[in-house]
Amino acid sequence: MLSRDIYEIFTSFQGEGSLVGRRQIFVRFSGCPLNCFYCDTVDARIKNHSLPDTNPEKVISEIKALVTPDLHSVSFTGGEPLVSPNLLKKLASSCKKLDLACYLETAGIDASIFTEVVDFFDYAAIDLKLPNHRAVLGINAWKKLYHEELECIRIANRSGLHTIVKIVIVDDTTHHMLASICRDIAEYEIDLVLQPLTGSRKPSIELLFGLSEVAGSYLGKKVMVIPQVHRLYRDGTEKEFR
Ligand SMILES: Nc1nc2[nH]cc(C(=O)O)c2c(=O)[nH]1
Ligand code: SF4
Ligand SMILES: [Mg+2]
Repeated sequence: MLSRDIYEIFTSFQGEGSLVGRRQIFVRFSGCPLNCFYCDTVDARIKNHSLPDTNPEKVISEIKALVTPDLHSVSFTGGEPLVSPNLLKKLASSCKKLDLACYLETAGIDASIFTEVVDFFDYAAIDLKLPNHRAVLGINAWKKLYHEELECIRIANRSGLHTIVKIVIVDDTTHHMLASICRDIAEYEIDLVLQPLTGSRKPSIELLFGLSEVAGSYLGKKVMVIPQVHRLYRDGTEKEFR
């Protein structure tokens, strides 16, 4: 079977969220239906840019070749892995058989697909998109996406996954918006990571203090503020293991 669902496979350290610094093998899927203005994987959003031949057996042998003694888990990332449910299931189940822990990085676009794959995973890092991310057009589309994301968080929790919820914080993120989301997720056992954007739309430290306190009033010590750190690992050099 010829599959064009994978953009790249490489080894690095987890660069986001509460498991930052853990050594991982990254399997980056291509394709994503969203359009966040800050997207840092624009090339992977387009299916045509995938690796030419990534049948599951070949992907698994590449994963095996990248296993190191410090390995924490295999991260299935994107793009959006949930747009390729069959390949995702096949790869994650093969990793489980090899005793490799599986970590899913997703925007939680589809809760029924998430349900199909959840049992193969140990960790789920679920992005909650805010209206100011412009992931989708219009408030109704955002509400629909938000509903799916919340369902994914609920299912991950119920299934016993270590669940990380990430929210990208921009310079115009409001206390009110964050509070209404934190109210909805307060009941779950999660790490809530507020991820400040870097660059021209970077939030001020004062805004971060305020937002962290708002989130803390619902989630207490589950709240952390961690920027993306994976850019710092490479110092501008290309990936060695494409
Ligand atoms: N979450 C996350 N962690 C990462 N660590 C290294 C990355 C990379 O693209 O090099 C990466 C990435 O793209 N995403
Ligand atoms: S969900 Fe991720 S891959 Fe998709 S547009 Fe947003 S940042 Fe980019
Ligand atoms: Mg990413």
